[in-house]
Amino acid sequence: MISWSNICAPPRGCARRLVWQTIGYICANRDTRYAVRTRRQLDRHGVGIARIQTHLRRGFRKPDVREYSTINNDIDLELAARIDQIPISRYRNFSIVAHVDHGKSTLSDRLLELTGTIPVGSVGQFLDRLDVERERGITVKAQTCTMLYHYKGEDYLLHLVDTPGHVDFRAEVSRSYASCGGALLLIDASQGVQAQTVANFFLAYSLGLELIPVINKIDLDHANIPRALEQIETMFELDSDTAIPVSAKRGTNVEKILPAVVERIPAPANNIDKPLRCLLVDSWFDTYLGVILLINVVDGVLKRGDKVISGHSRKRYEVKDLGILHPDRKPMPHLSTGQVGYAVLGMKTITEALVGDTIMHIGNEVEPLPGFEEPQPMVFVGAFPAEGIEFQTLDDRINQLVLNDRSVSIQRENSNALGQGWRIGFLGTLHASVFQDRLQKEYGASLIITAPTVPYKVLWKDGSETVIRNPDDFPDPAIQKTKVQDLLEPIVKVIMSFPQEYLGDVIELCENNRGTQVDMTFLSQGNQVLLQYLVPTSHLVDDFFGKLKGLTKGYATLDYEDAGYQSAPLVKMQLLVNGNSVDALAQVMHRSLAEKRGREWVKRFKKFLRAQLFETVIQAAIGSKIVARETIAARRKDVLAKLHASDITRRQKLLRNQKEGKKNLRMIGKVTIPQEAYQGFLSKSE
Ligand SMILES: Nc1nc2c(ncn2[C@@H]2O[C@H](COP(=O)(O)OP(=O)(O)OP(=O)(O)O)[C@@H](O)[C@H]2O)c(=O)[nH]1
Repeated sequence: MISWSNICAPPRGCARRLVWQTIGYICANRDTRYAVRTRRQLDRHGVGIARIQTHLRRGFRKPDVREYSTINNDIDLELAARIDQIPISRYRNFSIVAHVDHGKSTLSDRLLELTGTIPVGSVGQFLDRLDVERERGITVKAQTCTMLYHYKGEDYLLHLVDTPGHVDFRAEVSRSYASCGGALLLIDASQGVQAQTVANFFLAYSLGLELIPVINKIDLDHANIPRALEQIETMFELDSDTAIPVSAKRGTNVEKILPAVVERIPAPANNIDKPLRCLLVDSWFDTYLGVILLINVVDGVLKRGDKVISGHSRKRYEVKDLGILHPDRKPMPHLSTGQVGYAVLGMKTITEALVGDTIMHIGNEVEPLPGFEEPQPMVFVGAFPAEGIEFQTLDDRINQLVLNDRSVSIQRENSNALGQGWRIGFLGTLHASVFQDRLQKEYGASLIITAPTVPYKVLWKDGSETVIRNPDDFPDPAIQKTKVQDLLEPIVKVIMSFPQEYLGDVIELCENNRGTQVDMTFLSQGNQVLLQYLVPTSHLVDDFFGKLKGLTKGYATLDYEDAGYQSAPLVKMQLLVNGNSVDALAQVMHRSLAEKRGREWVKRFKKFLRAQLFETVIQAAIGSKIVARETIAARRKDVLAKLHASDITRRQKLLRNQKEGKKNLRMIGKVTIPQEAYQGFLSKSE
């Protein structure tokens, strides 16, 4: 067998030897963390990464992708032949529609076990591959798995897509539904229908998916199966007789699901004889292979070595590797119509892989598929390295993480208070916190994260429009008077579901957050209410869900969808310390909130700022208008300590000198704001 170690090994003692070993390690471990560790070793030996790159450029042979896959991932010919025997009429692509935590991942594991795709009793939640996903028990990225299922004497090829349940990842959900013919509508028997069940149901329904109701967690004492069945009929107009009650955890009744999938979900209705069209559904980065694409072969057949073109960028590629996810990558000689699998086209960066793009054969190009809309970031935060951490080191790490999460947008930014940093855009607050967790977990980096802001819009008098992602770019009051036509803030439609007894409190919360009621529905039997409100996005990201959960003792569930922009009297509030603006803390807000927030800000900042040798004035200001002010008295040095006798004139002279000195200090003194002050001010807890 060929291995990396016997491909062109440079002699011992040669600088290339270390480089060769490094690449070998990286390949063998296929792990970026390993690469980072190795890089530190290299630094110790005085070999920079640039040197590795130079060596690579000068012909230091990088292992060829195909070579690698034949070494490590030989095609399972038996499996390939078995799949080839299955006609497209026996393919079923399906997904699981559910509210967060209703048991999608657990049920997926059971289905994988049932079909022999993973051994029984494997590590829990096979499809949740990211560490954060396993630890926090939530699915962030949609994962796909191909299963072979033997039913009534015939083989079926099933593609299961496990979708994220959390609202922030709605884009992932709709993308996964697009490659499916049907879905299991999973409802937790102890909780009944929740906000996201409703939102995800409508999304699946609008895409024409065939839905099979499944009631999960029937093993729980407080499971209420009749309620769930009734909700299925009344809310979704589905026949409750077709529902399958299961316990994904214990495996009860799970064997009834796949026959229903085969009988009720239609096979993909595509054509193998048409020219190739593959829909790019997802992509991720692998240190060794580069960008890996998840594709849905809509028409035609894609083979290894095929020359293909991207319908979007018109860039040309060669198919270096492809196969199915079973559940890990299993190379195959080809992927044909109706199959969902991975492909490696030798793309270097994730930005080349535009989700929704169509991959076609060169010379046989047809109309590209409609594709998807890329999700727009909804929350932006500024991030700055904490004291003692180098910008450059963190920059590499952050970019590495962004490589794997294309929904994160990143830009460099400069703050006079916190130095060089980044402005990072996320799909929602959970997305932001998951990313922060990942950063801290994988690299132990400490960051100062500023308060979340949402993208505001400025309509200029000349008819143009600017999206403001950073409060720093918000126009000053003087410019507003002369050049600005209107200021707009983003709005979301929030769908909440909770027990009726909390209705009054929840309405009050929404009204206090400048909400406008859209709809209120009482769900039968369960004493649940489904309430819909239009709420400014800035309020939603300000821990709205946390407050809602607090009010309803954790019973409320929430979902939201984009509802466009509306005109609003917006102002930028700044925090000034001795007249100097602390730019990283500035925020855009509704005028009606400014005074109250201003008073809170100055009080809060005072709490975290140490007394200086001179008087410190903390102000909250809108343009030149001061909204609130706090003063920290100067720290006083006891200049009389050494004076023994009580000579009154001497005492007065010393105190006079001190006063003079302070006056000078105030003029030249610069307030040192410790990092803890920022961290304390920005932290949520008091
Ligand atoms: N008692 C009981 N618990 C279950 C059952 N199915 C899942 N659970 C538990 O419910 C919790 C959530 O399950 P997951 O499978 O992670 O839920 P999910 O819907 O995939 O969650 P997201 O990935 O975040 O959308 C876990 O603690 C499971 O162990 C069941 O049938 N019975």
